[in-house]
Amino acid sequence: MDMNDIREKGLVLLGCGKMGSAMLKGWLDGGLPASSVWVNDPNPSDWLKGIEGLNLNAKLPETPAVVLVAVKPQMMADALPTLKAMGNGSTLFISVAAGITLATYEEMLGAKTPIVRAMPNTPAAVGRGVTAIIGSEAARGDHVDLAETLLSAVGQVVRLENEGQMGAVTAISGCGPAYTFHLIEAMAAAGEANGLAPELALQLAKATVAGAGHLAENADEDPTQLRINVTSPNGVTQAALEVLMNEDVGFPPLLKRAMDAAIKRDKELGA
Ligand SMILES: NC(=O)c1ccc[n+]([C@@H]2O[C@H](COP(=O)([O-])OP(=O)(O)OC[C@H]3O[C@@H](n4cnc5c(N)ncnc54)[C@H](O)[C@@H]3O)[C@@H](O)[C@H]2O)c1
Ligand code: PRO
Repeated sequence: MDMNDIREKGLVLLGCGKMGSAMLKGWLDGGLPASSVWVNDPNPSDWLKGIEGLNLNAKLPETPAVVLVAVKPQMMADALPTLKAMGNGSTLFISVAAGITLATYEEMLGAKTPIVRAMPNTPAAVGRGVTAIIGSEAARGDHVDLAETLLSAVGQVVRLENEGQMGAVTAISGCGPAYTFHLIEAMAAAGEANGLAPELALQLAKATVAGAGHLAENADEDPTQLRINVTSPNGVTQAALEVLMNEDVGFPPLLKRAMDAAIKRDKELGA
């Protein structure tokens, strides 16, 4: 099974909001023909409506190569049963929903259904996502390979050892873009409060986060050394880091609390 199967048999997106659209944009940009994609969404965006050749809310193929489930976890019980006839067969289901376990999909679709749980993130829209995947009992090696191939088209893919890792993964890379965007917002707001024009503060904050991320990915040094490289002894950065690295109220305890809250909510959504 490979991308040719997807081109020939089709890819169905059940739900295509922010995350589904981010991935679809990456796949279309990467050369997947829109005519190979069926989107089933009761509230399609103008962007979806404008994609030439896309099968939008059209009759679905009986046995598509892949169904990508990208509805909210709270909508799953309404949305997924409409595709139950595709379960227990050759169609690979990939779900990106937070919280919902493989066992729940097996109950809804049948235990013989090949299912891959995936946690992507929105930088997939620019080919810079990272997605963690784990397969169900019925997902053979080639099913997981196909999920990896498909998701690799929009960024990096990592395979998990067990499903129990998914909550912590979601709290880092699934939610992480939002933390990072908030960092940009907060840095720009602080710059503005210190007298910079809003556009200039935002430009500086965005370029700094983008540049630091690129450097962290490409430099030989680890992030700790990269931080040290910016921090002149008794200089300006050190003064800021003494606030941010405070063990009681700095980033480490704050992010731990935030990510613990994310993991707790992920569990609740799956219950
Ligand atoms: N947004 C992210 O950054 C992100 C990251 C990783 C995973 N996810 C997961 O992706 C899923 C979608 O999240 P989102 O942020 O794209 O939400 P969203 O609300 O933007 O998109 C959900 C889409 O599902 C559609 N929908 C609702 N009921 C439906 C039904 N019965 N049949 C078909 N479509 C239906 C809605 O019209 C909407 O377009 C969630 O399960 C979420 O956990 C999101
Ligand atoms: N967005 C989804 C949520 O907020 C899942 C991870 C990122 O629930």
